[in-house]
Amino acid sequence: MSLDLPGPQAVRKLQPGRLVIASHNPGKVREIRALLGPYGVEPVSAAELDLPEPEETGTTFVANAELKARQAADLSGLPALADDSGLCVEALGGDPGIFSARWAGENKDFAEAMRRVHAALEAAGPDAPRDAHFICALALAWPDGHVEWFEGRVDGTLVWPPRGDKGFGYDPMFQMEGMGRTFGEIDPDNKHGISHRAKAFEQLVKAVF
Ligand SMILES: O=P(O)(O)OP(=O)(O)OP(=O)(O)OC[C@H]1O[C@@H](n2cnc3c(O)ncnc32)[C@H](O)[C@@H]1O
Ligand SMILES: [Mg+2]
Repeated sequence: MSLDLPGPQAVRKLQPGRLVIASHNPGKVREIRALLGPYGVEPVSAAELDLPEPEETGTTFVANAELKARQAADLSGLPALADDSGLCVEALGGDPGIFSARWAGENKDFAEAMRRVHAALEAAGPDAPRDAHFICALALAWPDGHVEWFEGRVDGTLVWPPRGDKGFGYDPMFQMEGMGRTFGEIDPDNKHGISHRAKAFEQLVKAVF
């Protein structure tokens, strides 16, 4: 799948200081804090600032990341970093994709979301390939309206039943290419070196620090 970045970027440097992590997902916030650890920013999450969770009306990962970052920057007056990510299953035409969080329902029940993915794959037939990838789109928005985008992807296969209780979301059913363990079974430090989020952060870090 081609990356859906909106175009060339005019990049500026992020100064040490405060940065809003525009996410209400504690698993994601934990990973983003770890990835930003070495760079002297003082991240505060949207939940800590009591910012509302915007409706994700975009049709791409990048559009949704931008919408979340923009809202947090506007409301806080600080630079804001948002992450829109998801699991794309090839045999399901890319689903759940940008609807990955919504497949877990109002209760954010990812055991249920993983069952739904598995059931959809079963319905696609016994020979349906188990190939899938994770996408992570990052948007960094400044209070003055300027926005930058970065994206990362990791390819793998889906396993059933899910394995491991590390990570979050769909991690227990995703096994990265060339690995014998799921993202639910590997240590967070290990995931931070190889994941879709790690790859998007590699781009961000190169550009803004
Ligand atoms: O929008 P925010 O507030 O950041 O939190 P969210 O959970 O709604 O996040 P998304 O809209 O980006 O939805 C993406 C979903 O895809 C799943 N996902 C994203 N990255 C993942 C990862 O590294 N491992 C497992 N699942 C992931 C996760 O369950 C998310 O809820
Ligand atoms: Mg969301």
